[in-house]
Amino acid sequence: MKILFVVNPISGDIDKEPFLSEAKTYLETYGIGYHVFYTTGVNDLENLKESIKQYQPDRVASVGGDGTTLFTSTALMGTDIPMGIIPLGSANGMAVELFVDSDPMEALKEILLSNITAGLDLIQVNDEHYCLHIGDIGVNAQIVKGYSSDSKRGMTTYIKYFLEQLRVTNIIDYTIEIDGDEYNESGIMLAICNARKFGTGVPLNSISNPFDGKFELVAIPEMDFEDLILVGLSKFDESFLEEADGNVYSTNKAIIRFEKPQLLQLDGEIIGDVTEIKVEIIESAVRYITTRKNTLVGSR
Ligand SMILES: Nc1ncnc2c1ncn2[C@@H]1O[C@H](COP(=O)(O)OP(=O)(O)OP(=O)(O)O)[C@@H](O)[C@H]1O
Repeated sequence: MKILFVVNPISGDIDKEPFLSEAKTYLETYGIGYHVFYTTGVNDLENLKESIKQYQPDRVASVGGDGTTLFTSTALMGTDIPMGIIPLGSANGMAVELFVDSDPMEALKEILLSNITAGLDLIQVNDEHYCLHIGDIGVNAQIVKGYSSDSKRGMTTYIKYFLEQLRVTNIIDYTIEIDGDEYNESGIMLAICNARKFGTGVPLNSISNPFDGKFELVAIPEMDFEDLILVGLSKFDESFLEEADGNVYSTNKAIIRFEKPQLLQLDGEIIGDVTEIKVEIIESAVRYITTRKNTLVGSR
């Protein structure tokens, strides 16, 4: 067996070397081959595809957060090589959704031991962008934009941009086209979900499943100041959005048209302003290594 680690050295501001050192000792004990690919931020996709071709791993471990998992997934699309996640990012939203062990060495053991794989869906936007976990338009995308352009990290910086948004909250008007039917929506945010919760634990809906060949559009209506404080500070439970009374659309393809250009973010990456987006699911885009602990698999 040969395993390829795809390591993002900057994700989560976490030093990956202690984990990699322990992992190497472990793999050597069992005579398992390994190779480490480090992302640099430049030409990573091309270089990783080449490494995969050269090294021909039996399994791939994505070491980082959601951004790293999405990156590894796009490099593996079109191959049959299974991938698992070692959660070493800041919030690890997708790993939490997929019941990955939070201890990196335990997560590695699961990747090595498990014989269970499932087809993980990816969301494709406008034929060129990918999203594994959650994307959105509106208030959260604006917060992500402010936060990611600031040199400072952490909750204080997040709150700064959150409070800024409270003052300027815009109402977005848009239509959603699904199977030729059009739905008019208006609100503070539209979320595109392959999973139920943001990495912070904030739930957006209760039905998204990244193994079901569908995605959900969650139209978040206008909320009052108190609701927004709760949303921003992630301090509410699953019942909150049901009370907020937003519409949830489940589909494999949709076109969304906005009255005015709106900022789009996908898995924490700012894509830019859009007036129309085509959203499609790529069913079973990646072969994902999982365990029986993952109740999302086999539940459809
Ligand atoms: N070594 C590096 N130096 C600088 N930028 C990098 C490096 N490796 C990857 N990147 C860039 O980092 C981004 C991915 O980081 P991102 O924050 O999305 O990762 P993540 O795994 O989700 O971590 P986090 O949980 O901290 O957000 C990509 O834009 C990528 O090009």
